[in-house]
Amino acid sequence: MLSVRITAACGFPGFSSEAAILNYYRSDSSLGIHVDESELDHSRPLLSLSFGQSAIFLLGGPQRQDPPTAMFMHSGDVMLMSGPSRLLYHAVPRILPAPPQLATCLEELSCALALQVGSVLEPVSEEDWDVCSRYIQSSRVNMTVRQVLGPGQIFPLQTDDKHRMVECHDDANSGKRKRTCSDPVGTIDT
Ligand SMILES: O=C(O)CCC(=O)C(=O)O
Ligand SMILES: [Fe+2]
Repeated sequence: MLSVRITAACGFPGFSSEAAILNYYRSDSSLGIHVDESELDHSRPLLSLSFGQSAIFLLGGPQRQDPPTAMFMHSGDVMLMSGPSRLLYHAVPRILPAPPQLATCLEELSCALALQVGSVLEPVSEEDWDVCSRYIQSSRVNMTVRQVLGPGQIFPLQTDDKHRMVECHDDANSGKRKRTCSDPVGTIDT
């Protein structure tokens, strides 16, 4: 829901967040140069959310050898790769300590979270918040959210643990997801 709101605010209504990759970085981690091109519709943006320690982000050009621009990626930064930047080469060569305000900010957020019930943000338990905030005071977490399907495409059939083909669809009456077996022994609520 948050990614749908952010992408809409950036001019991409109807974004469908179908996959996400979580990248965990310790202080000596890096991510090599690459392009994110496995999604089928490159007209849809790629959303990147950063938490915890800072990073140097290198944004290159359409060719691997194009000279990159270096920028900081701090906790809370949101980046949208869209249009001409959607298929640019990029890399994360270095993790850096977060500015000292991060700790204060996490403290303040921990108080504010109690007020977020019913909003696009969901409250977390104090225990979970403590674990996560301790973790990101020494590490960086980056999440990229992607729309992977092209217009009119659906996810392929899945195979369940009994090796029968199953098809997922939303049941209009119950609002639940149902799996229908191609060897129809019944319909399973999930
Ligand atoms: O960690 C980042 O900021 C970049 C992550 C990224 O490029 C990716 O997951 O494809
Ligand atoms: Fe990437």
